[in-house]
Amino acid sequence: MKAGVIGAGAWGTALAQLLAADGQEVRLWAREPDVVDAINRDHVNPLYLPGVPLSASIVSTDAMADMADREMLLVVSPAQHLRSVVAQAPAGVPLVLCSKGIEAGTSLLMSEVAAQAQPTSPIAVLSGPTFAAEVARGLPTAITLACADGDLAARIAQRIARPAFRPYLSDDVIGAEIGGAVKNVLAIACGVTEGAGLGLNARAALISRGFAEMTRFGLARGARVETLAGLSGLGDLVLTCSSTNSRNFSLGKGLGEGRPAAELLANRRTVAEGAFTAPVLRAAARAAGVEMPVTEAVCALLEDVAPLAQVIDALLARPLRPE
Ligand SMILES: NC(=O)c1ccc[n+]([C@@H]2O[C@H](COP(=O)([O-])OP(=O)(O)OC[C@H]3O[C@@H](n4cnc5c(N)ncnc54)[C@H](O)[C@@H]3O)[C@@H](O)[C@H]2O)c1
Ligand SMILES: O=P(O)(O)OC[C@H](O)CO
Repeated sequence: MKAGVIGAGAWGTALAQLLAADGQEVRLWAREPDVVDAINRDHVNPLYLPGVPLSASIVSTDAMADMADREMLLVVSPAQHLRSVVAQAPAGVPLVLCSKGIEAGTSLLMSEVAAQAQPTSPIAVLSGPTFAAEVARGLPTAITLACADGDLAARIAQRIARPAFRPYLSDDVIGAEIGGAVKNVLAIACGVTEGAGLGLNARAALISRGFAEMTRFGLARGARVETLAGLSGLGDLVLTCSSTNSRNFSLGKGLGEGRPAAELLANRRTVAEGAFTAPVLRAAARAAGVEMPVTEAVCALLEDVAPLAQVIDALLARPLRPE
């Protein structure tokens, strides 16, 4: 399948590098002319994936018309911009959605947004524990590829699989998306434990209780529990809650150190999706009658409505309950 990638941030660039590993041409759409020039001229993306020499088979463009002959398009924009970039994409081409989040204003998952923006395009979701820099370096990685159409999923899997990049197939698109969206919010919470020096017990508690939240919310939205317990859910939760290589964890660490959210979020070039997903997730959970206390706590810190100590105390003081 002739492949295109829409979005040349860290993850889009790493995925283009992966797809180009067998020498096939990969088109990479970037918003920034500087990024297009650097990729085509020097085979690097210093803005978003510095230090990684890129394949000469990657051809970058800022013209969406150049994607017209592609047989599959990986969409790798920030979640809040997915609707606008998908609307510009050629119609009818299979879309592999790689963004992790929930759309503000509509509470729609990315597959639901894409279906509205390009109603004739088949949709798959690619999501899992995948730091872009590690994938770009060829380090071993496994990921969930979810698609309702098993034949299309198999063709996409053949195109993206590499000796060190292993997709696992699923037909639970919603489940794969919910794991990727919710884990970003929980990673902020785990980063807080690091920044505030709360210890590793607290982090493990948040991963476990956060996973319970993810599962409750996912089941309410029709996800399957085995998807949530797989690579795109628990797998990505563990990765993103473990290291400052995660932008979401780093944001939480800053909050835990007592820095205001507004300062941490101002003038960011790279995206910490959890900051955008958290309020949408809270609203969707409340509307569905699903309790998500960790998500509520993250929102309180992002909105700066209560001091850190008070937010932590409130989480710990919740009524005792069965696990
Ligand atoms: N970086 C990773 O390791 C990784 C891994 C898996 C999934 N993801 C997901 O991929 C998505 C993209 O993240 P990233 O890390 O590649 O991005 P990034 O933070 O490296 O770069 C920001 C991206 O946002 C784009 N952008 C900024 N304003 C925009 C606008 N108005 N319209 C469209 N695009 C705009 C920029 O061009 C750039 O491509 C996110 O949803 C993220 O959660 C990232
Ligand atoms: O850096 P983060 O927190 O956006 O995480 C990147 C990926 O989603 C990890 O799978």
